[in-house]
Amino acid sequence: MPHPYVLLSAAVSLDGYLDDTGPERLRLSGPADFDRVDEVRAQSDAILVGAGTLRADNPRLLVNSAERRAARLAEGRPEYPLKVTVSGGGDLDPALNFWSTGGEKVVYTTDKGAPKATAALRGLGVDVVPVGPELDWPAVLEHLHDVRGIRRLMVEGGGRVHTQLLQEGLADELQLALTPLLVGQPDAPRLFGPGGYPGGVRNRMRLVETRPVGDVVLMRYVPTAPGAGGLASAADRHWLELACELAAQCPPSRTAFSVGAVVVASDGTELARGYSRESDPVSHAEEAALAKLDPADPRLPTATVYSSLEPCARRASRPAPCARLILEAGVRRVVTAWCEPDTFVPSADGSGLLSARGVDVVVLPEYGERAAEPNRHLLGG
Ligand SMILES: NC(=O)C1=CN([C@@H]2O[C@H](COP(=O)(O)OP(=O)(O)OC[C@H]3O[C@@H](n4cnc5c(N)ncnc54)[C@H](OP(=O)(O)O)[C@@H]3O)[C@@H](O)[C@H]2O)C=CC1
Ligand SMILES: Nc1c(N[C@@H]2O[C@H](COP(=O)(O)O)[C@@H](O)[C@H]2O)[nH]c(=O)[nH]c1=O
Repeated sequence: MPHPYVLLSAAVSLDGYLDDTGPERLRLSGPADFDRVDEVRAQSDAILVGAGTLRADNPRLLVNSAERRAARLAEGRPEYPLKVTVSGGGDLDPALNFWSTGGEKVVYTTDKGAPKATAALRGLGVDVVPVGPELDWPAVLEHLHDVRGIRRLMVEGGGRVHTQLLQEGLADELQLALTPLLVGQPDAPRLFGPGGYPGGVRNRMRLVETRPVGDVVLMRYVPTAPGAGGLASAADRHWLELACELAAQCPPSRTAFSVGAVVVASDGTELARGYSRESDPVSHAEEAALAKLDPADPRLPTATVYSSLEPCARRASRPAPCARLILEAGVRRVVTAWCEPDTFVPSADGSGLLSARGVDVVVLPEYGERAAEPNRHLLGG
């Protein structure tokens, strides 16, 4: 199911803390960085914080700049982003600033927390949404996307919320403001807590920007570790997007599809990429990518192949279709955007062929349009 784009935002001390142990909220960002955060809020459809942050900071979470609010209104958007919080227990203080400022608010909670939250917030116009016996993050994101129409979600903490979204592979981007101070208190809240993170300790995220903002450094990272099994992660979407970009770069053809493919190790390392007709006039994207790898590469059995079009099941121009090449390479996971239309091969079903041999095939239909785009001339009507 489609999710909003999830951006985790935090200011962090040089020793990895979000706050100190004192009663007042620690302002790590300087004025220039708070203004940058205001800009990111203004670009977002919704802002989410955990109930722990509501209790600790009593935040308003507004777009503070009148110009930015006016620009939102001029674009036909609400003046303020939707404010969202999550609470397991539903124990929420109705006197907090969060409820009395800004625009619409929603609380995601558990079945058990819902009656408590509803009673506490009665008359405040807050939508209380139970998502099951536990706080199920994919259900929260699906509800925000499908019911609230949220496409861009800014998450402003705290540490527990950031940790879970990253560990569950649901964060599309991290925006960290590294601030030149040291907290030095072992009991202070940390940015990311212990536990397993996608791709393990060898996973390196991709740095997409660094920028000085006053005396802090903004670092923007995107996750790279593929999801596991049949579940899609945010990084899966990024890699599939790259496959779609490669498809758009193929030499044009009237007799074959334009497809892009990327092979990615479980720790998020890109192993190879390819595109249709890259090496010769009939080569396929997955074939071109896999040909760049040593068949004995020990990373292949835990790798994921991203292909804008599902791997082919039959072909006339080569003895082995791409689905077979993938099986022979030992790859056990494929992520694709678009199922092969009947243009050249009726009922191809490369995904079915792979699934029947135990490969996890994840289809992300929200990228289908992009994958089909360079092939419009082949699709008729
Ligand atoms: N420097 C910065 O940029 C920022 C700093 N902070 C700091 O972070 C600290 C707060 O962080 P933290 O204490 O981790 O709190 P969080 O804001 O992450 O909220 C945690 C709360 O959210 C609810 N929750 C989250 N996940 C689940 C789940 N899976 N199941 C059930 N409930 C869940 C629970 O609410 P409930 O208890 O109601 O059940 C839980 O107590 C503060 O000190 C704050 O100042 C916060 C944001 C940004
Ligand atoms: N302390 C801290 C942040 N804290 C975040 O800002 C929220 C408060 O925003 P507001 O209601 O506008 O005052 C707070 O709840 C938390 O999510 N953010 C940052 O960029 N830098 C910082 O140093």
